[in-house]
Amino acid sequence: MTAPIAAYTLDARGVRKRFGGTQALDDAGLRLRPGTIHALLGGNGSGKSTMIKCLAGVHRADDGEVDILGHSMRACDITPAEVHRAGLRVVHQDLGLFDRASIAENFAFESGFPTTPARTIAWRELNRQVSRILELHRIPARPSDLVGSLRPAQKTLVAIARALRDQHRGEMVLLLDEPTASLPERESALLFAALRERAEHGQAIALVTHRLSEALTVADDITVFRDGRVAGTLPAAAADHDRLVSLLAGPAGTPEAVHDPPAGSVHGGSLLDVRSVSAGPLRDLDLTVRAGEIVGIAGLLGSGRSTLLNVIFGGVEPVSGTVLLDGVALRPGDIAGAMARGVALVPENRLRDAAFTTMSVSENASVTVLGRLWRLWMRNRRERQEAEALVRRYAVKTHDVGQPFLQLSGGNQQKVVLARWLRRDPRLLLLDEPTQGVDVVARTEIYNAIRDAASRGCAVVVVSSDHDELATLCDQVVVLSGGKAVARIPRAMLTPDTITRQVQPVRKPLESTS
Ligand SMILES: Nc1ncnc2c1ncn2[C@@H]1O[C@H](COP(=O)(O)OP(=O)(O)OP(=O)(O)O)[C@@H](O)[C@H]1O
Repeated sequence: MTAPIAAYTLDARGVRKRFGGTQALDDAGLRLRPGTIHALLGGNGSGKSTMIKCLAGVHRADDGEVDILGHSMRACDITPAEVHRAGLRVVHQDLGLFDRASIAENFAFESGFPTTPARTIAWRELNRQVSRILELHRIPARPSDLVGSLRPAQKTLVAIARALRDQHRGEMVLLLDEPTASLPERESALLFAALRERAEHGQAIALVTHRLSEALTVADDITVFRDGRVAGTLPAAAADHDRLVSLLAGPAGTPEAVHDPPAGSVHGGSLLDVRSVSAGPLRDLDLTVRAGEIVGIAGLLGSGRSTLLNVIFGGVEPVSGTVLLDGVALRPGDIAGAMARGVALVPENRLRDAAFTTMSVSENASVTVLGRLWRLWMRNRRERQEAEALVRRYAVKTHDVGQPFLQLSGGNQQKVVLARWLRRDPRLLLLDEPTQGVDVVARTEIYNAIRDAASRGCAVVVVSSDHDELATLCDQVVVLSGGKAVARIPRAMLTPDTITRQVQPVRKPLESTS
């Protein structure tokens, strides 16, 4: 073996991990070069998070070898403390920050509060230490700022700065599990500018993403996982969209194209009429959606996008204004009434708001159509058959539809909840970030299911931070800013760029960092 270990900051080989009937990792590996950003791609359930958790010592691998900054270890012996000593730092998707605590307190929850000789908390010392780290990472915030008041990219940067707080002790490897999953493009760009700066200082950074464009533009190297194995590792400069999709999907699975909107499917007068609605950040907002029409809502976080969906669904009562469905007002704050009239909402935080996490995959898939399935002697068989069809259609990775829902990978959980609502045949479908965390292949399937619902006369409102998604899916896009509709872009002019140009930041405290 002539290659010096230092050629790779992290070198994992032959990693295996089995969960019951699922071989989550099967002879998988990962090699990170110093000073580079490495993107981990892969379909939902392909093993990306399991790899990160095995490297972090959260899961104990069954087999494999790992070298981290010159420390060699057997993968099955890894403990969180050992990899931490070796220099590995991990930021998981939920960031692990407390919104109601200050940045300084969030740091101290991990590293301990410094104390004075009188054994009280040495706040001044804590603030001084945290202030120095924020400066080092060029985060324009004060230690006393509440984490909940920060913009999304800033929160991620704070979590990264906290993970790297003891960087003075030498080189480190940073693993990030889907850091941009819930970030609008603009916020992602700010985060990537900061990560690039870290890489230029010699840091090796690996991040999981489902956005191929992100991997192609931001990463130096890309590893694609498929079925628990590495389907390929290549320099980003040698990759393109089609090559990545074929590595992701494998020989049999190239996704079909997104259906064109069928001619004449948008018809009639308005099915949904939002009139002069003010609620939360929304100010006198008007919106009309016709039967068969897919209207996208773009805008930065805080522009009122999710509030709009919740006002229509009855989850938020407006201060003023009305919402009409088929010309008849929906009662403010009456979710049951809205559902009875055919309104369905797929919320952004599906796992918190819409999943029955203690139940099985098939129970979660059928829970909105129980009425239809309710014939005692039939129910189990039909429920199972329908769940199996859904699992096939959306390529949900599960070894059995009776598997507990919580054991599915994040993206597969998202697919089950979304597919369940699409089965209801709603009159009006409200979708908040419908493909967050969903892989590119299943994404196309979901777009086609939404298009099919629209072609049957369903009106659809889609909130999304993904401008490619809005341009692919929508008949028109309304851009919100400061609670008002500042632009309406018709299908003929819809491109990701036209949307991005209209989405204006309301305030820009982070701009100075890039
Ligand atoms: N704790 C667990 N118990 C049982 N099975 C699990 C567990 N964690 C993961 N799995 C299974 O291991 C496989 C790999 O999951 P993993 O979370 O690594 O996928 P992923 O590539 O990160 O997916 P996603 O893109 O959806 O986040 C999946 O089939 C998943 O259901």
